[in-house]
This record gives sequence, structure tokens and C-alpha cells, in this order.
Amino acid sequence: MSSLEEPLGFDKLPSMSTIDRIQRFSAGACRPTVDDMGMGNCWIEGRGCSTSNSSDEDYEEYKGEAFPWRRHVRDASDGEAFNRRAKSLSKNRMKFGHVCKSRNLPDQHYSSKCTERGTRGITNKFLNGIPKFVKIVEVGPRDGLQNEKNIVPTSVKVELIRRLVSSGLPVVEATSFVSPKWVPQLADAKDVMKAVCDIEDARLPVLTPNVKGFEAAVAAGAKEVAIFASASESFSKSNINCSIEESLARYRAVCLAAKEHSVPVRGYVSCVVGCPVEGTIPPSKVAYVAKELYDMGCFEISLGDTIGVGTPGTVIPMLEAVMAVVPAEKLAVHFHDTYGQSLPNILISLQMGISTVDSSVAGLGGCPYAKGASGNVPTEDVVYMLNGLGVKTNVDLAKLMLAGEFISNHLGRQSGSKTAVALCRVTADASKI
Ligand SMILES: CC(C)(COP(=O)([O-])OP(=O)([O-])OC[C@H]1O[C@@H](n2cnc3c(N)ncnc32)[C@H](O)[C@@H]1OP(=O)([O-])[O-])[C@@H](O)C(=O)NCCC(=O)NCCSC(=O)C[C@@](C)(O)CC(=O)[O-]
Repeated sequence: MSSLEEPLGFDKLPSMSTIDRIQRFSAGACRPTVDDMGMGNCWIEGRGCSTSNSSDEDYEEYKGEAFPWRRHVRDASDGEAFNRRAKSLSKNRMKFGHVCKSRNLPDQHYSSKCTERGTRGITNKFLNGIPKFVKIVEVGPRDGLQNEKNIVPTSVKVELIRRLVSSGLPVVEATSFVSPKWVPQLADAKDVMKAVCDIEDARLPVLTPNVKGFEAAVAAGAKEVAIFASASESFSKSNINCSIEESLARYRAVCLAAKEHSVPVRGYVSCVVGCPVEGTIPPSKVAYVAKELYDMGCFEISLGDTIGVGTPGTVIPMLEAVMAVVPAEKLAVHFHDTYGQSLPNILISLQMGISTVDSSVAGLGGCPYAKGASGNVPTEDVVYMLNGLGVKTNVDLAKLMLAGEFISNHLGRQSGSKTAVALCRVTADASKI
């Protein structure tokens, strides 16, 4: 048994040293051939099993994902004009030079991108393996608001979604079609979906725990859904009131229905490194559930550290196990920030070839059925880090911060994003000069 007071440690890892692991997955090392992986007879029918998606060609330009019902490619420059506040944030953001568009910033004080000749080689050595584009899946309106004590009005949820989409986020998880008895915070799913289903500039998936939820979601206008299984028996029981195997049977039915409607299905695996009841979760169990979801037709599998106990030391062996059965380009990572480990966990995941990251504006989040789970990694912090690494996201940080400010004001508390708090301070200080 373990609890949040007992974070998972290195003693739970196989013997390979962390340095060995990082070297093994950095730069060119994260592109093994099929033979290297011992996967000469790849057992995922009809699907390649590459473990990296970070080739230059793949992410030189993000083309969006090709789904039958839509082939939308977002142009970050289109959309409505900045409002005054966004302009002020942008101005100061440039002045303090923490974004990657450094070519526009002759007067910047510092840049988080390396320009020193002598150190550029070292930077490349460590960062060559990471993708050029990262798709951010914003989960704030769903994962964030499902955990709020006070129910957020539908109109605020809708405005939040619209602001997040206008910041350039390609995917915004809008709500859940779950039992209102289990998650009363999202009981207005139908109204939220009806109010946002006209949005064209982003995909708006919703959570569906069964066929009943799927049918309600599609009737309300959802064009993409997500199913959510767990690698922990105990969490599966407490979250969706059934065993892992029973949940997989339910989800097969959802996938069949989705196929008939040509609706893409994303799959989640929760508790991928630890469970509040069972403690350490073996990587093989995570790999099993991930592969089941993949085989039933999920286009992407998001690996959730639901209670945020993971460190790179536990995330690496978990990803290694999953990547042996599901290609890296079909995986996403979903970290909660309980121990402040989300950003290092994301960085190591990128180095291992993952290029889809879930996050939540202002660090909203948690799970009502995972005791002690804290907020998700804040989207602003992820964008700030990726900007610093020169990785494209299409997200406008100033507009994103306005969305974070909007929901934080509504909830009456400071943003959980360190980036948002720091940049607001910078803006306030600069305005006094
Ligand atoms: C799965 C159930 C429904 C089983 O709940 P149950 O009580 O076993 O289900 P049931 O079939 O006996 O139905 C009970 C009642 O719910 C209704 N019902 C049944 N299904 C639906 C539906 N889809 N929409 C609306 N209503 C529904 C059903 O009609 C019935 O209504 P009644 O006859 O009592 O009036 C329930 O346990 C549930 O809704 N659980 C969802 C809990 C949840 O949303 N948790 C948070 C998700 S976050 C997460 O999982 C982690 C993640 C994804 O964020 C990643 C990470 O951080 O790791």
C-alpha cells in the first residue's frame, strides 16, 4: 500500500541507471529500428511500430490530424484581433524575451533559446530528439472543472472554451457525458456541447464512459469522444464502478458505435505510475490496457499520472513498456502536478519521442475519485517551456493567459500557473516604469 505521502521512488525501478535510460532515449537513440526493438514480427496488425515521431519532416509544419469528418488546419495568424490586455501582455512578453520568436525581438533582455556558439552543440546533443511541433490537448474545461467544489455556470464554461480555442489550442476537451450523480459539476454537458459545437477552429472531444454517454454526446453535437480506462483495479472500481475487464468490454461497445458514426475515439489510461489505493502500478499493466484500447480502435492513447506521483525515474520504464506495444506517435502524456514533477516528466517524454501533451489552463484539475490528486500541469507553463525549447505549438501565450485569468477570476483564486503569475507581475512592474 502506498499513499500520496509515500511517493514512488527509484527502489521500485529495474536496475538500469537513469543516465543509461536518458541516453538511450535521447537524440538518435530514440529511433530504434524494428529489429533493435525485437519487434521483427510486429503484432499490431496493419500499424507501424516506430517508437519516434520526431523526424524533421513530420513536424516541420503541423497539418492537423486527418479524420474522416474534418481536415482542418489552424492558421495561428487568423482570428480576431488582440484586445488591449493581450497587447500589453504580448509587449512585455517580448520585452522579457522568453518566447521563441526571438528574430522579432532586437531589444530583448534575454532569450531562453541558446544562441551562444560554444554551447549550441551541447544544447543540440540533449534536444535533438524532441519533436519540432507538440500538439497540446487542453483538458481544463473537463478535467479542471469536474473537480471544482462550486459548480461553474454553463455560460462561463462556454466562454472559457471559446477563449481557449481562440488562443490557438488545436484540441480542447469540452466536458463529460457521465452520470450527473457521479460528477454533478458536468451535469450541463448537453448545454455546453450545444453552445460550442459550431466551433470550427479546434476539435472538442468529450468523455463518454459507456454507450449511453456516447449516444448523448453525439446527439448534442460531439464529433470526437474519449473513453477512460485505468491500469489500477481499485481506481477503475471507484471511478467508473467496474473492473478493468468490464470497462474494456464497455469501451469496445463504444468504439463499435463510434465506428458506425465515423467518430474518432481517444483512449485514456489512468494511474499509469501510481494509484492512491494500490500504490505502484507495474508498467506491464499499463502497457496491457493501452494496447487493448489501441486495438479496439482508439486513434490516440493518453497516459495519465492521475495522482501526480511520477518522476522521470518511474515515467521512463512505464513509457518504455507502452512504447513496445503502441507506437509513440499514438501516445500522449497527461501529468498532474502534485509533486511538481510534470515539466521534467513532459521533457523526458518528448525526448522519448512523444509529441502530444495534455494540460490544463491555470493548472485547474484533479479527479473527484482520486484522493489527493492535484491540478494538471498548467498549459501556460507547458507553452512557456516549449517556446523556450523552440518547439512549435501554435498557441498564443498572451491569449492563453487571458483565458486563464478569466477562469481564475471566476473561481476567485490565483492561477495555478507559475508562468501566468510571473508574467502578470512583469506586466504590472513594467506598467509602473
Ligand atoms: C460509468 C458510470 C455511469 C457507472 O455508474 P453506475 O452507477 O455503475 O451506472 P448505472 O449503469 O447503474 O447507472 C446509474 C445511473 O446513471 C445513469 N447513467 C449511466 N451512464 C450515464 C451516462 N453516460 N450519462 C448520464 N447518465 C448515465 C443511469 O441511467 C442511472 O440513472 P438512474 O436510473 O439511477 O437515474 C459512473 O461511474 C460514471 O459516470 N463515472 C464517471 C466518473 C468520472 O467522470 N470520473 C472522472 C473522470 S477523470 C479520469 O478518469 C482520469 C482522466 C481521464 O482525467 C485521466 C487522468 O487524470 O488520469
